[in-house]
Amino acid sequence: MYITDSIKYIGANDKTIDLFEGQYKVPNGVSYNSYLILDDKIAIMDTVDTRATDEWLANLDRELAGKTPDYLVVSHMEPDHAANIKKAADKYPSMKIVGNAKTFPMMAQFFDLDLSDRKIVVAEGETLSLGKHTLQFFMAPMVHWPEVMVTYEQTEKVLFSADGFGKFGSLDCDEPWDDEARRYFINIVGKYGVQVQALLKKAATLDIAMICPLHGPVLKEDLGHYIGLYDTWSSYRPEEKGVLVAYASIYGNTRKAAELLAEDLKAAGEKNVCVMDLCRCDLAEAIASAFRYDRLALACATYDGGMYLPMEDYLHHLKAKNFQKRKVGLIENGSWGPLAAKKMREVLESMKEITFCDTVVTVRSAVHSDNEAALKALAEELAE
Ligand SMILES: Cc1cc2nc3c(=O)[nH]c(=O)nc-3n(C[C@H](O)[C@H](O)[C@H](O)COP(=O)(O)O)c2cc1C
Repeated sequence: MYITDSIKYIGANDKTIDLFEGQYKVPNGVSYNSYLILDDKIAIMDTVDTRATDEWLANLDRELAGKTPDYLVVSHMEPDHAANIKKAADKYPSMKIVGNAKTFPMMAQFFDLDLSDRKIVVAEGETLSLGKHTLQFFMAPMVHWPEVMVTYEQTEKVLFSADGFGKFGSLDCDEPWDDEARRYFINIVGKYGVQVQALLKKAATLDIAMICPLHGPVLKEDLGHYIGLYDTWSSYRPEEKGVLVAYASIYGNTRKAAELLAEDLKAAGEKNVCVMDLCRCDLAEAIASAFRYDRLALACATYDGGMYLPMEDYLHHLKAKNFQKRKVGLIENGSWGPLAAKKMREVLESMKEITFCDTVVTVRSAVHSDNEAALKALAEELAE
């Protein structure tokens, strides 16, 4: 992948990984990006996961063409990027390791590595000259690890954005950026909106021509689109008007109610209606979709005096990701003591700025005509 004449891509695609971070399905794999800046001094920008060590070392050798790197810049210590620090440090004993005050204590937890005379500890705004290129460092604590920093290269105006602006999917898969970047951001960084907002404020002071993230494609054009999405996601504003109808159903009756609501919403003029089965869909996708739209309808069977567990799990995840600022409609089902709406509401009320539709639909076992009328009323309340 060509980046610029002096910035080389030395990362790798991983198409055989089953779950990223041990939990996210990545049907099109993932890339571990790493870069090499060639100048009077040579800097490696992060390493890669152990799953890609051999390919990374081969790429590094090829681009170095016999030269020795002077610096390894560590954006953060997460193993999918930091796993090969020791290997690289051992291979190039003269190479200095660049991190911040929080990087090195964590590095010592991961590796037995004596860096006493090889550490360069950088702080907010400090620079490191490579020759024609100058690296400037900006701290991004808790986006999404405490020691995260991003690096701005002043001459070519390139932002090495760490995990920011990352996306699932290997680099050779042809898929739109927004969906898989949203699923990545909301699930992995979503909790840290305040910290991302702080980083965006710093980025706004820089003249950025290109963004080099640690996963997914290098962004060279239309940067306003990507930065705009990050601003939306990190401030918990909905990305678009629409209703996500998410249901958890044991035998299908709650599903029927959810599907009727979706039809009613469309009949009421709602153009953007997305229906998801929480027992079967990708949970990370369902979480990202709740953030995407401005309204959410939840339909759930009652189970052992509470919510059917896939819904409880879903709401637990939404809360963990700081879900907020949405309008919500509720449908419950139960055969002897329906309680799911009350339980869903209890969890949702612990989130910020959630408003509820007045209509709550209670199905008793199967959908009847009175439910149909209530579903229409709920659709009228939700539709815009
Ligand atoms: C293991 C189990 C536990 C249940 N617990 C309750 C309950 O506590 N209260 C209740 O009203 N219904 C309970 N139900 C009944 C279901 O909520 C009810 O049959 C509902 O209609 C199922 O909707 P579904 O067709 O969408 O799965 C339970 C069902 C199962 C299978």
